[in-house]
Amino acid sequence: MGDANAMSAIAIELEDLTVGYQRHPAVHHVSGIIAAGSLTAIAGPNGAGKSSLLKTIIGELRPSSGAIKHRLKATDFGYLPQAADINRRFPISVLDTVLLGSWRQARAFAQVTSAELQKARDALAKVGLEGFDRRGIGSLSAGQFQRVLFARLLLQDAGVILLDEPFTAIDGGTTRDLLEIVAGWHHEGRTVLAVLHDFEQVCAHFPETLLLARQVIGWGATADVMSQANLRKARAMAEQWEDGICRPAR
Ligand SMILES: Nc1ncnc2c1ncn2[C@@H]1O[C@H](COP(=O)(O)OP(=O)(O)OP(=O)(O)O)[C@@H](O)[C@H]1O
Repeated sequence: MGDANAMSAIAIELEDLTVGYQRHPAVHHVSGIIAAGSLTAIAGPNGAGKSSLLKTIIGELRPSSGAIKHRLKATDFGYLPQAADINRRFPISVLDTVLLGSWRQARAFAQVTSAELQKARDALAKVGLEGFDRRGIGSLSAGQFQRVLFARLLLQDAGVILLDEPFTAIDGGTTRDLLEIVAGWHHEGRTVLAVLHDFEQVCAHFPETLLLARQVIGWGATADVMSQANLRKARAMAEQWEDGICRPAR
């Protein structure tokens, strides 16, 4: 067992982590430390393995080699999947969707307590959706639905929060509100990782960045990692793997 003091500053350690689909690596030999309480952006081109990395951290995908080390329970993780992965046709109300965030306090099939109901309504108020309780989630705009998912994360109260492209197709006002919630989580000492494509957002709001192009291009202070040289390198890696899939006709 490692030194308890040293380990307490580490939320999650990635050790030579490789993740693949049908033997094609999506994340390649990634090693590094996600410090407890850090606020990290994961940036990189399409297909760089960003979503696969988050799914592996939450245990939805298994590493093909290497390891993820931490002392966390499944309930310590809050996860916001990419919007495209969520089925909004399910006939469930806004309030019930938010209440799903309290499953770790609630016993299966137990009645929701009035305290939990109040917390869910408070969370909806915090994301600017007071009065939306009874609306079906299918009737919301993309931005309103993203606010609902943030309210659910607020209720879930997890120590480690993983967000996959939380602001894609979301307008400026909503993004600002949700970024404030992210900053609040950081202020409270939670560990936050967010996959982002907007480099201005990364530089303005995320002190740490992991720049991924299947392998690590840079990982550390955002100002150092998001250099022109690193971004060029990430783009060049992406072009290489696109060439491998479909070479242009000569
Ligand atoms: N379920 C799957 N089955 C097979 N291959 C997959 C699967 N999911 C992802 N991949 C492949 O793994 C690689 C990494 O995909 P991933 O979604 O992790 O990248 P990403 O960086 O999140 O991309 P984007 O920015 O486009 O969302 C891609 O080549 C993708 O085609």
